[in-house]
Order: sequence, then C-alpha cells, then structure tokens
Amino acid sequence: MTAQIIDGKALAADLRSSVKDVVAQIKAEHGVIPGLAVVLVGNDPASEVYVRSKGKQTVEAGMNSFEYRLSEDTSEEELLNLITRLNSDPEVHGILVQLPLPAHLDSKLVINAIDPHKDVDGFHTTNVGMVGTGQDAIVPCTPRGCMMMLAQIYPDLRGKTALVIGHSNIVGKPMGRLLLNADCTVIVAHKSSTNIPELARMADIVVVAAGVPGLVKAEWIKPGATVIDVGINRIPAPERGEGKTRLVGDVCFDEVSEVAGAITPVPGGVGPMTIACLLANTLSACCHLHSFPEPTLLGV
Ligand SMILES: Nc1nc(=O)c2c([nH]1)NC[C@@H]1CN(c3ccc(C(=O)N[C@@H](CCC(=O)O)C(=O)O)cc3)C=[N+]21
Repeated sequence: MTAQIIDGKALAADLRSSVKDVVAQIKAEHGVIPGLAVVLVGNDPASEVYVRSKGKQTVEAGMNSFEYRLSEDTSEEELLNLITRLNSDPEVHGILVQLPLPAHLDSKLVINAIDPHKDVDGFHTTNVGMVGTGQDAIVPCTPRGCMMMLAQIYPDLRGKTALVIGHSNIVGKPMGRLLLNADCTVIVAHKSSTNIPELARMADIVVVAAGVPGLVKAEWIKPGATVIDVGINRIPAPERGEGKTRLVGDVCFDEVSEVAGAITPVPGGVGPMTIACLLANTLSACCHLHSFPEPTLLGV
C-alpha cells in the first residue's frame, strides 16, 4: 500500500482563502477589520522567521497585523503592561506571545494575563479548561490544524482508536482532549511509556509530537492507519553541502508511507496548517468579541 499524502500546504491555502472571504464580508457589513498582535521578546532567529511569516499571512488575509518586538531584557512588568494595553485595544482581537520566552519571564503568568477571548494560541488556563470539558473555546492552533487534517480522511472520528505520542501542553495534551471530545478511544504516550510500538499497532490514528527525528517506524503502524507528524526537526544535511540542514518530522516517512493509509509530510504538513489556524482563531475571536455569527472553516 502507498499512503495518501495529506497536503498541509494546499489545505492551509484553502483555509486562508476561506478566512480571507469572511474577513472581507465582515469588513463590508460591519466595518470591522480583525487584528492580530504578535509579541516577540528577544531575538531568537527561528522565532523571527515564524513571526515574520505570521505577519505576512495576516496581512494577506486582509487583517491587521501589529508586531511588538521587545528586547531580551524586558521586565515582566513591561510585558504585562503591554498585554493590559492590548487587552483593552478594540482594534486587537488576537494576542499571541511567541514562546519560548527568555528564562527570567514566567510564561504561565504572562499567558494568563491575556484576555481569554483574545488568546488565539488557546494557551490560557480558561481556554485549556473549557476545551478539556468539551465547551466552545479557543483551540490551540497545531491541534486544531491536525483535527482539520483528520477531517479530510474521516467524516466521523467516533470509535477510532487514536494514539498521541507526546504530552506537551501545546500539542499532545490538547490533541488528546480534542480526540476524546470527538469520541475517539484515546491513548497518550510519552517519554516514560514503555510499550509505544505495541500501542501504536492498535491505533487507527497516530499523532506524533515527540520532537524525536525518525521515532516512528513502519513496523509500528497498523496497515491503513492515518499518521499525523507534528515533529519539526532541523538535522544536518551534508549531502546538500557543508553546514546545510533539512527539516524532518518524527516519522520515518518513506517506510511508514508504505504501510499507512494516509500520512502528513514534513515540511508541508502540520506546520503550514498551524499558521493558517492562527488566522482562523483570530477571525473567530473577532466574531466572538463582536457577537458576529461564528464561521465554520474546513468543518472544524
Ligand atoms: N506562542 C506561540 N505560538 C506558536 O504557534 C508557536 C510559538 N509560540 N513558538 C514556536 C512554534 C513553532 N511554530 C511553527 C509554525 C509553523 C511552522 C511551519 O510552517 N513550518 C513549515 C516549514 C518552515 C521552515 O522551512 O522552516 C513546514 O512545516 O512546512 C513551523 C513551526 C509555531 N509556534
């Protein structure tokens, strides 16, 4: 068997185009332009790249992008003051504080200072609790993107056995909760799990967010299963020239795609969906704050 490739790049482009249409409609009907504020503290080069691409895509969707670049030695008080200002700014519907923050800043405290209705990352304790109890709330971008990709394969997830590998607060845990809300039978495995290959062989759906290149092998996968690779690992690629690198996921793509029914590639899979979902979350936040009807995007 050769797996169907779930094209995250194409799906993300579809999602952005739906977001753009709804943004134009809201602008025409209500004169409101959704706005996203992105806060970057320090100058981590990888974060720079993501923040630039978020800003560019926000503007392309017809939304306002407000970028705040703060120096590495910004105090907690300064950062909290900025968040307070953004919370009460009517032009700002979404606030994202790029993680990781420098070590002297308490990220839990900073995230929980964001108005939960503007927390487009879905990291605020209120949103985490609401998603965990199956209430409507802002869903973290990466898990939301994964659910949209799964919706391409399964019209109904009920009764599917799903294994999530990794239990981070930003991917593994919320992913497990969303799958459970969709009535999957959910297993969440992690560093201390001892029998992951055996668990994987039972799974119809495997979502991998472990940050370990090549972790998932073909022998782990039940024939026909769907494999969602959240890993983004930059590894040396001497074959491309000295000092060059390339991106790989957590899945041995070539061998697993011979067994799986569907699989997401890296790059071009979950990553582009994550940024597109950030735009979708900003649009949803804007609709919620203004009591406009909530758009349904890619069925999620
Ligand atoms: N508050 C916060 N929210 C985030 O959502 C957040 C964050 N902090 N910190 C960093 C991570 C990382 N992240 C990515 C988004 C898109 C790609 C992406 O589009 N990747 C491309 C490849 C890009 C490349 O070539 O480097 C792909 O997989 O095809 C990757 C990583 C969001 N993050």
